[in-house]
Amino acid sequence: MFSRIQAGMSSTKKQATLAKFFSSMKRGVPESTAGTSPKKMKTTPPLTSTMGSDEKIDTTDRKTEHYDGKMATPDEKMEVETMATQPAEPVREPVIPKPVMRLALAKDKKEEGKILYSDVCKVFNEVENTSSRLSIVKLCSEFLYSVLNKTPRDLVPITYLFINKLGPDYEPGLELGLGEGLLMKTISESCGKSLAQIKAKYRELGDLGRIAQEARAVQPTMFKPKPLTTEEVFSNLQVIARAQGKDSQQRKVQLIKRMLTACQGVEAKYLIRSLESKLRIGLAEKTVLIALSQAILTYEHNGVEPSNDIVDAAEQKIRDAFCQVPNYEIVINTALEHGIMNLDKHCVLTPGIPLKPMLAKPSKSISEVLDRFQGQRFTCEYKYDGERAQVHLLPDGTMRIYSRNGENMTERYPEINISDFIANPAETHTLILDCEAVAWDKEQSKILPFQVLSTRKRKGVVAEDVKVRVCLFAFDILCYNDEPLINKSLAERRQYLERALKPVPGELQYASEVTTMNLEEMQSYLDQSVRDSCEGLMVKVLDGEESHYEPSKRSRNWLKLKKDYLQGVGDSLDLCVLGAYYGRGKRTGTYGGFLLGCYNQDTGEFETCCKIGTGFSDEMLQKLYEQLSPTEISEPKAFYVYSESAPPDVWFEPSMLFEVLTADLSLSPVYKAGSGIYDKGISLRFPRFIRIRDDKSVEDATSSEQVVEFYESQAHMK
Ligand SMILES: Nc1ncnc2c1ncn2[C@@H]1O[C@H](COP(=O)(O)OP(=O)(O)OP(=O)(O)O)[C@@H](O)[C@H]1O
Ligand SMILES: [Mg+2]
Ligand SMILES: [Mg+2]
Repeated sequence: MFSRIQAGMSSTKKQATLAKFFSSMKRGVPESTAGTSPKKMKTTPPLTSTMGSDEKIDTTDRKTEHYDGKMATPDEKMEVETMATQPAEPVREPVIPKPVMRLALAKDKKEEGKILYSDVCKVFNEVENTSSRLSIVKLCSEFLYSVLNKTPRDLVPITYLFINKLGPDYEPGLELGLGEGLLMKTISESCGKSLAQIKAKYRELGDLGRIAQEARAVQPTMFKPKPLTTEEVFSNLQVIARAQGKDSQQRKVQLIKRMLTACQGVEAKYLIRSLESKLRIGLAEKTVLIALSQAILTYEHNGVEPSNDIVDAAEQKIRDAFCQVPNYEIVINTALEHGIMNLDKHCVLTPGIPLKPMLAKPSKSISEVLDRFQGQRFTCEYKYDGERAQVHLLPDGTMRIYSRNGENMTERYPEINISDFIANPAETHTLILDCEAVAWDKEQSKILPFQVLSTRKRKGVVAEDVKVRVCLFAFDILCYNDEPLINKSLAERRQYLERALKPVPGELQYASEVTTMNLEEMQSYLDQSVRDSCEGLMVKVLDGEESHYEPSKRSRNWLKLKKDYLQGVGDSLDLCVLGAYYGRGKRTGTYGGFLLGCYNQDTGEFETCCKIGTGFSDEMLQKLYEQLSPTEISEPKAFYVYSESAPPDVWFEPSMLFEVLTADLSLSPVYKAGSGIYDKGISLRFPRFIRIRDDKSVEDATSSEQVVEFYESQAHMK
């Protein structure tokens, strides 16, 4: 799907009359056009210190070595621009600057230069009413470009508002997701409607945002409120997310009310939706990243849209940087300081910042693996069935363990101390390891199944109370003494790993592996892995560029070979629970079945793909009822794509993923997965529940693109 966007983009851009000029820029961008030459910049206060709140983001451990929070002020930008327009090259075609989108800047003298929240909401509204992905990218990039021209420091908070987050995923306590009960109460109190009226309206509309907007529209006001600035809204949202303690509810309500009374037009709608943690305007994070790269690039090129090649390269640079340093503040500020094309030199792996882990592609048989890796040396590692653990040793000697989606899990494993496994502590200051944490039976010295691991508490674990021991199986090293190793071969990384660590049986071991190209040997190693309580094998290229570590990528250079596949069952899928059906008979009193959906990464929507009722124990159904019933909502979310013909009895907020296995995928008129590609949707036949996936967030659900891939590879087999 992604490639479709790119293809479309190229054809439009090809018409750009200034293409010739840009291609000359590509060869040699004059120093002065970079727009953000570090020499020209004074230090402006970091993002959060200017926010009108006492809550600040602690940026200290999130900065890269090279990041110092510098950004050009509008004046400085002008200065650079003036320089840039002086002829730097003897002959070139005239530069026609792109018009900057008009922004209503706050009028108050003190507020000068600040971007109003209403401007951001205007863009949200346009995006919501636009279906073409290309037009959405354009809308967003033009807006972000205007922001850069007016108030560059607002780019970070605005980017976060666009993706409906308040900071990096690894930063705890920045989730919003306020309950609808609290929001209904707040809307009712601040907009002069009774709670009953709001509830009735909610049953009708299913969208608290619209309700707030409509209620505000008819509310008489004595005087025109002072307009909200973006900065103010963003920092208030952070305060709300972080509020804790006994009167925190009250403080949240107060702040929301204060903002609501200042809302005009569509502002209330988006404010409420942001508080609910879902903007539902069909703007996926991937789209925002593309728009961001285009905006920064155009800014660097003084307002002229650069050529396709440059746009594509910049997009790649920003994506790569973000995979290594998933923090918009650092990536954006580094791009502004050093230029987007230099991101790779300045945005590098940093202990303390979890990079996005490399993922594997499923493979159906040993012979398929052999075909794929023909002529290359590869290794077969045990595929342990536990939880991914990215282990960081920080310069101050402390450690962090991050989950598959970058969540800080250090608290979950208090008994693990990475220093115990360092071969040479005097020489080793920092490192990043890729491991699988597996439940371990200390008495019998053997691996325990995943189900045992999942009984461990997630938070507030005390080392002395730990009953389920964990062994770390290290299979990769990504950074050693601040040196990124991801662009070294796996064979070389293994040498680093062996030099850095001193394994202790049952606590930290290297992943078992064998290097062979012999089919029988692979088969017997696979059988052995299963006997040793593993899921199968991970087969990885050992040498050359193909063996580099590719953050976040589902790569063909890592193939997973699970025992399930060999029995004719495909890889499991991780699907979001969107709704449920009441249980009957034995299942009365709990849900008896669930409606599941995959995630469309382009549209940000969940598309239904099956109903599931198999594989649940009675205890599990009880547990699911307890966990899911508080998330019931009276209407499906606007970002659920489903068929009216088989609605569930109840709908849920998206909060949980089920890992499921299926015998078969087929086209269906009732389900919607991948319906953007096929006329009909794809659905899972005879799905079976395996487990709850709590190490993935709902946006990490199996993507529609993957479902299409699964369907097509299966059709290919038949
Ligand atoms: N030797 C190994 N090398 C790499 N990963 C391993 C290894 N052993 C176990 N793993 C685990 O296997 C996972 C990949 O396979 P798995 O099918 O379990 O993926 P997943 O977590 O379900 O994610 P997805 O299905 O989205 O790829 C890795 O994320 C890692 O947690
Ligand atoms: Mg796994
Ligand atoms: Mg999986």
